[in-house]
Amino acid sequence: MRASLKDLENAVNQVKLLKKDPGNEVKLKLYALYKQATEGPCNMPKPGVFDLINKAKWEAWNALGSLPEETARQNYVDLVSSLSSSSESSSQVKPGADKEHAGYGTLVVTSEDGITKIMLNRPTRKNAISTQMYQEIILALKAASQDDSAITVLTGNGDFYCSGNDLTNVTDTPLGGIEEKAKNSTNLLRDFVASFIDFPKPLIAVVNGPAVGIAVTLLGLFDIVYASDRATFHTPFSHLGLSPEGCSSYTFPKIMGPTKATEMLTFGKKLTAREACAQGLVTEVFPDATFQKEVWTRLTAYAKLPSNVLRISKQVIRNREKEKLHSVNVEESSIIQGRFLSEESMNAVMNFLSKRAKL
Ligand SMILES: CCCCC/C=C/C(=O)SCCNC(=O)CCNC(=O)[C@H](O)C(C)(C)COP(=O)(O)OP(=O)(O)OC[C@H]1O[C@@H](n2cnc3c(N)ncnc32)[C@H](O)[C@@H]1OP(=O)(O)O
Repeated sequence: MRASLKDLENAVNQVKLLKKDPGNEVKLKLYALYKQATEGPCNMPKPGVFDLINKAKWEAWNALGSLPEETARQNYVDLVSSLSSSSESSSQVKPGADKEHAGYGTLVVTSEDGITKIMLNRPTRKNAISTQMYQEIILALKAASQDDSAITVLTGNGDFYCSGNDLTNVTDTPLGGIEEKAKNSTNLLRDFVASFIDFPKPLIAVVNGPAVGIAVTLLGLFDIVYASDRATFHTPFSHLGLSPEGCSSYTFPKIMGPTKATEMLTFGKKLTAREACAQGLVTEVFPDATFQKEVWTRLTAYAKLPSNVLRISKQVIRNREKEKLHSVNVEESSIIQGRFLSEESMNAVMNFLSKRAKL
């Protein structure tokens, strides 16, 4: 039986519930099939050469030629059904599922033995931070700041700690256009970083693998950073036409001195875990084979210390910097808003999206 309009509508709703991001190529295919199924052959003028996202969409739709609407509808429904079954059968690790806090789509949040663990959980995207993940981390930190755990840990699921800002975040441009998108992203970035600045108890990064961009800059706001010897630390802002964020323009020069900070933040020098440790960004490096065991044994012992005094000590160490950090965050966010709109930045993102560039 051919797919009906109702089947198409159901499939569209199913896409929103996929547990796994299907990737840009599949998303383009879904877009093209949907347009073909609902509007017939491509009827839009070809977008200009710099309008890369709309051009990619136009090309995907146009490539379907005169494919009949019913066939496009059926292909869309079949594609969604294959995505749904592979997403359901995906067996990503969900440690501590029994102590898991419900309601997060991009994180696994657990509380056990005085530790709240926030685990970035988009391993197939190298834990890139999507808009949803930014929002969920803000919420998870807020909840952790009020729960009865002594310490809070941020870590990644899979082979990466985090590949930084999800570069596809730019693709869902609102009606107000790219300027509004830049403003929304900057506001989100500012609120996200503020939630780290204000976090009231010891915050520990368990860096299980490579870290990129904002996942690195934020480390200057953590109280302890433990890294596997497989981890690397890379802030390729200039390659992306972007400027430093996460308060790194202030914390990195303080931590490692201005010239080392410049090598990282301006010239994009990638550090090994041992180099990052030598420069003070990482507290201690562990062999990857024993990383999880050694780190969790140590953290479990730390979390047994009286929780009130842990909070107070953190605040004594950090509070006099808070006001400064907030003003740096506001300034960095305002500068990056302009960078988002620059041709340098747009080209870099488009090169990545069209698979021409990788770090
Ligand atoms: C709110 C605004 C904040 C703005 C400030 C910006 C802050 C930043 O964080 S800037 C840094 C942004 N990050 C990057 O530029 C990293 C881009 N990714 C890469 O260069 C590579 O993917 C890699 C080096 C991180 C990993 O390479 P590899 O081990 O070869 O793995 P794949 O490239 O095959 O990755 C698997 C899959 O995941 C997708 N992906 C990885 N990182 C990102 C990302 N940051 N954004 C979007 N998508 C990402 C990658 O495209 C692959 O997808 P498929 O090809 O569809 O499988």
